[in-house]
Amino acid sequence: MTTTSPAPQVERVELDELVCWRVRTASAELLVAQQGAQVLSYQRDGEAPLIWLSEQAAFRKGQSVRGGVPVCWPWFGALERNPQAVQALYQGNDAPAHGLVRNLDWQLLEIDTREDAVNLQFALLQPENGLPGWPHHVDLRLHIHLDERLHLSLASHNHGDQPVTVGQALHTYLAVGDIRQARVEGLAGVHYIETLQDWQERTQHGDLHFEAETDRIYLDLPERLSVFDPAWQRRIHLHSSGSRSAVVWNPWIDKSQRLSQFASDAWQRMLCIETANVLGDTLHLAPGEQKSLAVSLWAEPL
Ligand SMILES: O=P(O)(O)OC[C@H]1O[C@@H](O)[C@H](O)[C@@H](O)[C@@H]1O
Repeated sequence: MTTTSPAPQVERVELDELVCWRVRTASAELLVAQQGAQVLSYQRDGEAPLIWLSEQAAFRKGQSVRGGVPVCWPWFGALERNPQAVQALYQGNDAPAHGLVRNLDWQLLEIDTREDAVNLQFALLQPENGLPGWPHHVDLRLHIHLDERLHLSLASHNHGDQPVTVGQALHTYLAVGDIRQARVEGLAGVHYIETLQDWQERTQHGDLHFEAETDRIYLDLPERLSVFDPAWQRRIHLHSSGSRSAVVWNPWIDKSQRLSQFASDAWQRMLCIETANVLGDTLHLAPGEQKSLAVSLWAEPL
């Protein structure tokens, strides 16, 4: 007799002020907030979480949740650090860090459950006059596909009659057993911007180890990066497409005290690898053009 696994389930849940979607498959659980189309957590049964969610996370309207995968768009980080072509498109005051869409309510367009996979499609369909302070007509869709791996793909479609340049990132918070023992593989020989030292350009020698606050923009990257995590006896893999840049971030001890929704020792258990289009890798969209930024995530035991 063959046993069939139960079909995947997608359930609407409310976490404090936020509407969320809890996805259960035969072997994993994924939680996504409608606000920002933000993946909040992802864990395979019997394994440690792969995506980190702060134990101090607040689920409030208009406030990005600390952890998961915030979508940064149409600029990354502080607007004034973005290329002129990205800055020029914003006409508002007080540009928020990481752009305009992580606190907005996206629409859930589609839930599609198959025998062993689930697809969710969120959209931020913009009116012709765009977002407040950003008058450009570009629709966003985040496609989440969960099978044995988690696949995220962010598509930007320029419906306007002018070209548009955006900076963007899938700001993934990864869970690690102990950041002090972890290292990132795939970076050797890669140029990066050391944002903590006057944005100097440097070259990575060997794997990246963590011994202090780290906030770097890696450029001209290969498609595959991995996190070697001996504390949890596993390696996390990230495979990207439509991206040649990534931000690697850990706040370490002092900055942890200043972050919202962040326990003072949480830096030990997380690491951000943010699949991006930033600096010389920003996204140019001609009128009518659509392009996607994507990442797939999975872990393997050591
Ligand atoms: O607190 P926020 O706005 O979510 O940003 C968190 C971090 O995001 C990272 O992408 C930046 O490189 C860090 O400098 C920043 O501190």
